Amino acid sequence: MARVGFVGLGIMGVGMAGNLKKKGHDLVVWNRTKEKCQALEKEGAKVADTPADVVKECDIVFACLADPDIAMDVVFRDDGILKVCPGKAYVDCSTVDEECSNKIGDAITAAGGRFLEAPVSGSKKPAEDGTLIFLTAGDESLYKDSQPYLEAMGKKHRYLGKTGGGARMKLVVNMIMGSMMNAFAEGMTLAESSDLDLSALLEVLDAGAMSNPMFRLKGPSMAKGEYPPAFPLKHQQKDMRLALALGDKLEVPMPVAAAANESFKRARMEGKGDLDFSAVHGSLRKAK
Ligand SMILES: NC(=O)C1=CN([C@@H]2O[C@H](COP(=O)(O)OP(=O)(O)OC[C@H]3O[C@@H](n4cnc5c(N)ncnc54)[C@H](OP(=O)(O)O)[C@@H]3O)[C@@H](O)[C@H]2O)C=CC1
Ligand SMILES: O=CCCC(=O)O
Repeated sequence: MARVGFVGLGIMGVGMAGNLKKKGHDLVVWNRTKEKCQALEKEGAKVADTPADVVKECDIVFACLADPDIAMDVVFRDDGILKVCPGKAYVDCSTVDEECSNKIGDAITAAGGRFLEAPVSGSKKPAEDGTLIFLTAGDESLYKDSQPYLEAMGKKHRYLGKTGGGARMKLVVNMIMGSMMNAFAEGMTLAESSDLDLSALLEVLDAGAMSNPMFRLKGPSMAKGEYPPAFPLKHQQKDMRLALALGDKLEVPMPVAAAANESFKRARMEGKGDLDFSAVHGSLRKAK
């Protein structure tokens, strides 16, 4: 089986790369913080010193990095992905804007490589369980060649046309999710302040038209004021910012998303950026 690379072993990357290994793929990994490579190294993965070293050893490399600046740095730095690109394939699963994705895709293609953007829906648990949803766009031949790997890490994959389609789809989805989370957090705060039982609220919501996995999953810990990080709030705020920039560019009014972004910004200022994005609820409770 061909060697596969993975750069960026954060909350998502470690689970995704772990599933490639579990499915029998020969794996080479790189992460800025080396300690995060240890668990996979014990499972038999090779740890590379630089992103370029991963590309040297693998025909296809996946990435899951924090934000657009970092996604670009890992490609364009002196020992980055671009260094050794001809004939290689790069699949970026980071959530970024289409400008970032296009810069990366154009540079890799110009250097003789192939590029696919593949941001994901689903969080820490789906990354661990191999049940992510991939929103891919870019080189269609690479989409086809990536399928065994996408299937090792996910339950569904969609091809959305030329580079940018995956990034835009991901930002729209996360903009909706961030707005929903704020409405949910405000509802929980109002219920608590008006002497309602939160478990009763969750039960009523779950029985009706607004029932959804996110409320079901996050509600019970939010009710206890606990926000263990699955999707860090700093990344959700980044996604709101990028979605709002897309709305600005296209002159789409987004007053609900703009208000939700302000709540996430406030929560970040309060030091909640590394908690789960449901910690926006903690800001409201504090403010009440
Ligand atoms: N968590 C989630 O539920 C989901 C997250 N996403 C998206 O996936 C991406 C990764 O998310 P997640 O795993 O949660 O994030 P984490 O913050 O856990 O991981 C971020 C990754 O980026 C790396 N990184 C950060 N700064 C640098 C830098 N300066 N140079 C090199 N590498 C760097 C980190 O390395 P280091 O370990 O050294 O810090 C780590 O590997 C983000 O774009 C996020 O929006 C998408 C779907 C769900
Ligand atoms: O980008 C993060 C998405 C989290 C999720 O889809 O549950």
